[in-house]
Parts: sequence; structure tokens; C-alpha cells
Amino acid sequence: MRIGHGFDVHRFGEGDHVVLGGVTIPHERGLVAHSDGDVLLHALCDALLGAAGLGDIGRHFPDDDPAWAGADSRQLLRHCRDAVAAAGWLPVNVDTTLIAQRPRIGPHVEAMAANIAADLGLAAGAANVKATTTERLGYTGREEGVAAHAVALLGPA
Ligand SMILES: Nc1ccn([C@@H]2O[C@H](COP(=O)(O)O)[C@@H](O)[C@H]2O)c(=O)n1
Ligand SMILES: C[C@@]1(CO)OP(=O)(O)OP(=O)(O)OC[C@H]1O
Repeated sequence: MRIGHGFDVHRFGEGDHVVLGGVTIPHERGLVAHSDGDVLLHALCDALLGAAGLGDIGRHFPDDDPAWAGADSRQLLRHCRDAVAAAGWLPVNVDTTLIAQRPRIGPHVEAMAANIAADLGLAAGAANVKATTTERLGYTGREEGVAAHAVALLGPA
């Protein structure tokens, strides 16, 4: 078995929605990124790549490569799944935490988990999404951005 951890942050900028866990949530600002800014899936990509000893998301998808401009991060996640499988590993379960004062995530966690389970070939219940505020403390509490943590457990393919 192998375990990996991922962490990512994106700051708020102009926009009218955020994409988190592959779910589009209307919001008065968007997340600034080269891709769609899906901080949750970026953390999860890093957890998967880390568990397999395959580096990190920036190595696989350079942020100066036009190929990833505006990319759907679910596409990046599936690429990571394939890279991990080519290295001989399959996800067993993943767990993730979004850190955001706003928007409210609770109404969307099941759809996010379902997207992740579908992309990683996991049973429902083996992909989990949680959310927390930071009680208005720090950069997430000031609503300057959104952060995410993820852990992934891999087993032999
Ligand atoms: N952006 C968020 C943050 C939190 N939640 C949900 O609220 C619960 C309580 O959050 P605390 O920060 O006060 O612990 C948390 O467990 C989440 O279920 C949310 O939906 N969206
Ligand atoms: C995903 C990539 C590539 O589009 O860019 P961003 O969307 O800016 O996201 P980030 O989490 O900074 O890192 C990895 C990048 O290479």
C-alpha cells in the first residue's frame, strides 16, 4: 500500500462562479488559475502522484503550457489516475477537505464525491469530500482564496 498527501490554494479574482470537485458553483468571484482553478482536484492529483512517487501536478501539467489553459481539472485527475495505474497502482480510497469561508460547500459534497469516484473508478463511499471554514481566521477566513487538502491510499493494480 502507498499513501500520498496533496495541498493546494487558489486566490479569488474576477468571475461569477467557482469549480470545485468538478461542480460549478455560482459565486460573486472566481478562482484565479491557468486551468479551471479546481483547487480540490489539484490537491487530489498531488495526493495520487505523491503516493505513486510521480512528483507533482506542476511536473505533469506545466502552468505555462497552453494545452492546460482553462483545462477541466477532471481531465487532469483522469490523467493522474492513468499515470498512477501505469506505475502499478490503483486508488483504494481518497479523502479531501476544502477550506473555504464561502461559498457553502455542504450542498455540493455528494456531487463532488460522485465525480471523483467516477473518475478514479472507486465505489461510492471510497471518495469523500468535506469542508470547513477557518472561523474567519487567515486568508481563507478573509475570503482571499480557497485551500484544499487531500490524501490518497493506493494498492497494487
Ligand atoms: N465553505 C464551507 C465550510 C463549511 N461547511 C460546512 O459547515 C460545517 C461547519 O464548518 P466549521 O468551519 O464551522 O467547522 C462543516 O463541517 C461543513 O459541513 C460548508 O458547507 N461550506
Ligand atoms: C493545473 C495547472 C496547469 O493548468 O495550473 P493551475 O490551474 O494554475 O493550478 P496550480 O494548482 O497552480 O498548479 C498546477 C498547474 O500546473
